Amino acid sequence: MPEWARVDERAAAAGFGQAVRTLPTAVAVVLRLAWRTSPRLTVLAAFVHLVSGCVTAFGLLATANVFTALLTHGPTPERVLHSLPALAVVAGSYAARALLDAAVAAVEGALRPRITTAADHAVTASVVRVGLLAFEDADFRELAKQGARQGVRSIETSLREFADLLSSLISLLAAMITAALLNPWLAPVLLLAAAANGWASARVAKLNYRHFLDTVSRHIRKTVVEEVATWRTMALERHALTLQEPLLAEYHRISASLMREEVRLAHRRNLVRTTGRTAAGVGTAIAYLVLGWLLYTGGMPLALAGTAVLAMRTASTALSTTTRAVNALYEDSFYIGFYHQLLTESARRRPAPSALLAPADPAEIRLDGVSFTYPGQQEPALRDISLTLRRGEVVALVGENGSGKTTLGKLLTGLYPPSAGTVHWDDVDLALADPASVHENIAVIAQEPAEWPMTAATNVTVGRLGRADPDAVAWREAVTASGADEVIAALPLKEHTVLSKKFNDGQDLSGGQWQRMGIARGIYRDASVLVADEPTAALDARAEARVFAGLQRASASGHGKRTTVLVTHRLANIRTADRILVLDKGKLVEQGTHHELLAAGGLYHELYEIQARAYRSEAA
Ligand SMILES: Nc1ncnc2c1ncn2[C@@H]1O[C@H](COP(=O)(O)OP(=O)(O)OP(=O)(O)O)[C@@H](O)[C@H]1O
Repeated sequence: MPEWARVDERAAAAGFGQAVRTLPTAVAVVLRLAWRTSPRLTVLAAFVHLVSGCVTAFGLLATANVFTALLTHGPTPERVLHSLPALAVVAGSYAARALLDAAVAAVEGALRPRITTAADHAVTASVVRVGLLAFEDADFRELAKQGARQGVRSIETSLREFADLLSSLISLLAAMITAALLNPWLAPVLLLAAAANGWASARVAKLNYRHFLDTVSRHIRKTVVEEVATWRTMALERHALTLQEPLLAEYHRISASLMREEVRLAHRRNLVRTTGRTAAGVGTAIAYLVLGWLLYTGGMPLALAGTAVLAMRTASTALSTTTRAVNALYEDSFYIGFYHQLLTESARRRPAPSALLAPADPAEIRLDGVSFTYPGQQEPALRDISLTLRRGEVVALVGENGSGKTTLGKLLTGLYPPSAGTVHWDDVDLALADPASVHENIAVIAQEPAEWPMTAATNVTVGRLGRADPDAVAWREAVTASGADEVIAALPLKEHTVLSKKFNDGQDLSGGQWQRMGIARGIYRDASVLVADEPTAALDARAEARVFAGLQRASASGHGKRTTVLVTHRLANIRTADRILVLDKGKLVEQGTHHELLAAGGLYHELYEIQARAYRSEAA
């Protein structure tokens, strides 16, 4: 069960008492965030809320004077005239309350966006800065999703809920004080009448959680079906497999079942509210009975009855807002907990900066007894690898699917830290070096390169932003060696074409064309260590030959310094590599030149023969 579902399970199971008990923690979190963002606005918000509550209490008490004036003996016009000063005070207090409400809205309007922006920024910055390995951990990815999206949203809603809670508590207090001043018996009676409404809102909140839990998996399924039924990426297979109608039928089926649940929920909510209202009616009747008894026995003058009724109504509204806010804050507190957990976890996973810098162009990359296991996996992806790569060498990594080639590429470039063993660039252990100093000097060409939604030109130059290239010599070299020049030449606005369908006049590329852009980016980066991971898998034969020649040439020139690692399954391309490393189930099982490995008659020989035989039989 995902973490968010566990939250709602807990929220649905918890009682109101539990929600009240966790309230101080939830409130403390909101206050701390507000205080850290702007102490001045926080104090101001609290002050305006307090004053507004006092004005409410004052207004309620002032109505007593109006009723007293109206209900004294004498002719009616005289009584009305007599009540005018008190009426003016009541009107004044209402006006003041309206102004204070506007002030509350203004202060909160200034504070809330500041807090949510600060929270959003903190969480985004924390996730952006974690090490690459964190993204391989499913738990962290889930936490990042919940903590970032739901966490920040919950901070925003909890601010509203907290403000509502504060106002309703102050109103409730004002009503209680007013009632207690009128007659000490009246205060508990007031609570009794309001409690039923409070119960109903708490109960409706729980019904909503339960409904959400019961339908969440159907909602997810509905979204997934909607995506596969409408997404462009699925369009080809959708049409080719004639899946449109079956998908639509499934979509209707889920929608109909969700609609039935909605109707059932609406009935249940209605039932609870009606029960709440009935109970509130009984409570109110009791309150009126008590009021009548107080008037009858002379415990309270008739003139104060109107104020008592007003206080009762104020208390009832305030209590139901309080209950709803307490419940909402309780649920929010879980997500805000994720938010904090995400900040802590991201900080833990952030590579520590170090004063030790890696050499910019290492003469030697050395792995000693390196093993690596992915987070959450039992089996290591690499086992006890020891090898040395030298500057200027072109080294090929070969092996069957899942043998560990990509993983090895990430370890020798310092993108992943080894689980055991060490990776040295010259005499610097990468585990102790400043990560930025290592990454500054690597270029990685991925098999499925990122499709940057930018212009074609930027898709190349983003490889090394700010690189000085006065006569575009580096640019030309990169696009020519990769074959990206042909892709760009065919674009409507050439290198100025935006490569994303999300923009007007944007253009998408084919898999092979994107791959050429990725290679150009890698070459343009001009780093001293280049890892190309199956860079030509989607390229046509002519482009592939050109790229491999280009990469090897760039390495040899490589301004004399580059170490190039090529991962490939097409063994014909790497016959001229300086050295070939053969991996098998995470182990380095062979290494040597093409001719040495063929002569050795091991795994490389076997793999090469399988491919060569296919061509020979074609030729025959
Ligand atoms: N993100 C990941 N999480 C867990 N295990 C992974 C992850 N990536 C790779 N592995 C596992 O690690 C092992 C090595 O994978 P790797 O991608 O390095 O192999 P490869 O030789 O590059 O494979 P291919 O030729 O298919 O690209 C495999 O068993 C794979 O299942």
